[in-house]
Amino acid sequence: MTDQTIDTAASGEAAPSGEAGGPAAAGRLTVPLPRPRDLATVDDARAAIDGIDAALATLLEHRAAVAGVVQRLKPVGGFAGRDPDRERRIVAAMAEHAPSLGPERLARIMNAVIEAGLEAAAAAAAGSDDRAGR
Ligand SMILES: C=C(O[C@@H]1C=C(C(=O)O)C=C[C@H]1O)C(=O)O
Repeated sequence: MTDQTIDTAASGEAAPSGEAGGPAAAGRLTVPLPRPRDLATVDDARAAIDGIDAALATLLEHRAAVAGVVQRLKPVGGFAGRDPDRERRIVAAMAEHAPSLGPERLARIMNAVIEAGLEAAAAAAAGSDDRAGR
């Protein structure tokens, strides 16, 4: 098993939720990355998935917060200021790290991620507590 440390401080702010300082604090996220071939049972594989999903949720929450900053800083934020070229570049860069998913599947995933972030930013701007279905 290897650990990968993601330095969230490098991108400005935020941290794993549940840690001191909350999601707005700077921090690092250390993610256990077991090799798939080392997982021999369903329970082991599901435990690995649960750990990955917890990290993924933390990253998604932090990504949404950072994307919300962009919405406030851009001349035209929100869905009206959507930037398809930027989104394509994001997917192309991510595809380098996800060869088995590839750009088409990643584009579908990132479209959902980006839209959820824009919805959350709009809800926050409206002072609403209704964050994407909660
Ligand atoms: C965050 C931005 O606004 C929108 C959201 C994006 C995202 O969540 O990554 C990317 C492009 C825009 O559609 C931006 O323009 O960078």
